[in-house]
Amino acid sequence: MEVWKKFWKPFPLWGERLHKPGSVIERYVVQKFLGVGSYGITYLAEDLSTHQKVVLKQLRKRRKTTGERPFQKEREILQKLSHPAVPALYAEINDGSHQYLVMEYKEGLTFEQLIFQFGKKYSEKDAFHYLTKILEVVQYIHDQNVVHRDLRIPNILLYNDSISIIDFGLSRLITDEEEESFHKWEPEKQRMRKISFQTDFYALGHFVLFLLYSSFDQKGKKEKSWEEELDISVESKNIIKKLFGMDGSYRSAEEILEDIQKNSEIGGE
Ligand SMILES: Nc1ncnc2c1ncn2[C@@H]1O[C@H](COP(=O)(O)OP(=O)(O)OP(=O)(O)O)[C@@H](O)[C@H]1O
Repeated sequence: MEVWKKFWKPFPLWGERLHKPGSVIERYVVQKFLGVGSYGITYLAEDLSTHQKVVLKQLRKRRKTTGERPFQKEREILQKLSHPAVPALYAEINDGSHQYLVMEYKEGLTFEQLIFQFGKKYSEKDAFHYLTKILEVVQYIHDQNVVHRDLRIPNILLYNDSISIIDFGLSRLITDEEEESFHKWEPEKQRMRKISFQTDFYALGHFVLFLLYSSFDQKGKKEKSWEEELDISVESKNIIKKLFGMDGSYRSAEEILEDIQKNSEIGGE
């Protein structure tokens, strides 16, 4: 790695000027900085004409070349999707110096915040309750021929008992071609990024494990596999294995929902 790149990495905002609260961008007034992602700087803003909260995602100047594709993909895919659990795309702005996507602000906390900041603990039944809710949205997304490719705990929000899925920067249409460098990637990266519906199921396998491990008390010192460590039903383990593609793989979200419904241990028939 070139030396400058090594030092650059921990300072993602280096060379970027942040908008201060109160700055106005067209009809939106910035309220606060929400975070910086791989291609964008994200703000919470207010739409001055509707007084609605919105999210402004600005393409980072430093990532203009590599960020352009995820920026355009997120735009294309959000435009295609229309679901209460997916942010609606309101507008695209190009003010000459920056490009922005304006999207619906989804209320709630991410599962990452719930587990790691608020210490929430989820039982087997809870984990599959939320998985079911997510799969109902994923079923819709897949029906539109979209693969999310980033279904991780920081990208799934919970508000009351409703979930929302955000961050479609890595999403692709099922008909899109794999990245040119795909065959050079490590097998794990290929599993997480392949343009196939199983990629989302694989991510959801990890999602369920995060929820289940939130209530896990490690007894011995020796680390074991999740199958040995987690005290959950065989049926649930089989669903997780199949999400990971360890014991056959699921072809659709519907198939997973059917297996969950059949599992009496987690409230099914
Ligand atoms: N539509 C939205 N509604 C509510 N919060 C959002 C929305 N979009 C993004 N956020 C929040 O804004 C922050 C930054 O999000 P963003 O997607 O830009 O980057 P990231 O998810 O942190 O990183 P990366 O894009 O590299 O995965 C996150 O905390 C995320 O929860």
